[in-house]
Amino acid sequence: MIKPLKPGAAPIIKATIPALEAHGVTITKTMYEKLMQDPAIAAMFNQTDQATGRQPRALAAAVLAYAKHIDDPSALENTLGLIVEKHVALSVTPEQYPVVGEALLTAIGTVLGEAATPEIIDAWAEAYRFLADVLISRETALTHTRETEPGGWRGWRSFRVAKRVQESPDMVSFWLEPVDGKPVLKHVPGQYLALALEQDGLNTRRCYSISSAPSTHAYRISVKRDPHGMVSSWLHANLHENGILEVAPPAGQFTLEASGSAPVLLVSGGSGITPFMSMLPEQEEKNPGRPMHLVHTTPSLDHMPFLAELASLQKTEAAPEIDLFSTKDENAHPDTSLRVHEGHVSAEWLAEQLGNEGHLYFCGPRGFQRDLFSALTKLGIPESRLHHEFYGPDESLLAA
Ligand SMILES: NC(=O)C1=CN([C@@H]2O[C@H](COP(=O)(O)OP(=O)(O)OC[C@H]3O[C@@H](n4cnc5c(N)ncnc54)[C@H](OP(=O)(O)O)[C@@H]3O)[C@@H](O)[C@H]2O)C=CC1
Repeated sequence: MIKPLKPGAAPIIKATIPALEAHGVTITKTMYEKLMQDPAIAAMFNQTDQATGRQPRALAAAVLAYAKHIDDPSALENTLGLIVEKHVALSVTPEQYPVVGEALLTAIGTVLGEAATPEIIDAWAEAYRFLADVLISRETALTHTRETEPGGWRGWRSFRVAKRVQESPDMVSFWLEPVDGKPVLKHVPGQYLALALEQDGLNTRRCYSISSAPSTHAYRISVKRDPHGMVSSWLHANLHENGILEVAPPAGQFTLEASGSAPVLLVSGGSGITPFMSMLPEQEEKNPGRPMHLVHTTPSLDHMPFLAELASLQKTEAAPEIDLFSTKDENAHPDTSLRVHEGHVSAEWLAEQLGNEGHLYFCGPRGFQRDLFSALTKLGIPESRLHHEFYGPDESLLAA
């Protein structure tokens, strides 16, 4: 049973909102600087997100949102769900919470100086204690569920690369099968896998969307090489067939309602197509009556993965509609039966495809999602019909 927040803490927390608005990012940056000294905690984070400030900005926005909703944190349900999923995937432990809490309180004290009175520090200690209790309880329950479901497990399990496929000049797929030869947990399309990489000087964890249809024996992840990305470059250069990886059970809540009937528009940019490569075959098989439409934007069709796979999906009876937008290679004439447009997709065109009841799912570069989301809401599409997935820290589309 979680002890409720002590009476008296909430008004003090709310009084700190202006200070958080002014200094939130400095506080979270200071906090992370202290935390990153612990290698076990540093391994949980993408250091590029630290360097670009994306992680501290996302946490500052989350702390501010918590302060604003301290009387009724249930308004933050969606964000809490994302955090719980990510923490379970990355094997965050209850013991790590006090370490983070202490770093946060120290950072508040350091940044706010004398303005951080003992009452303020006590109130934030209490608010953190309450949030940590909620998260630990949910994460413990979810870890247990993932472990006890058929094919499930807890923490890290060794997988072998059964097959490596070059999908495009810069994307490679890895088909992963468990070394123990036992079944695996069937993922829900749209979920991701966390990998623990501790070799060749790497000590880090990364999440990749599963790009295959649900199965009890294997998962496919498809990794685009980012020339500046330490992990994607390492995977491309060093992970070959029969290579071994430590993998956590599938996680994430960027999923379609399995039996829903409202039309679905999947809108991806670049490697953001990966979760949709899992959703499309599953819906075709399990829910063939539901209208599905993939709209994918790629710089160049020559560099686009999965062209043949999409073309074969179109040959089935419950085929999805597919539109490709090619933004850079006007002169390319790829050998595909798929419908191809030149240039960028517009929000007006998407709104037309969406109709009055459709739900739109985005996955792709942040600017792509943010710009289309903002244009679609301006056209009157309610946010409740717009769903998005981000890799890494989730800076709100509205706030970004
Ligand atoms: N589960 C997840 O959350 C996943 C997320 N991703 C994310 O998806 C992103 C994909 O990047 P990458 O593969 O390099 O993409 P690419 O650069 O290969 O392709 C992106 C396409 O989207 C277009 N685009 C970019 N910004 C905008 C914009 N603001 N408005 C309209 N069109 C735009 C680009 O057009 P132009 O040619 O004009 O640049 C380009 O055609 C990454 O950030 C990755 O982290 C990827 C996989 C899974």
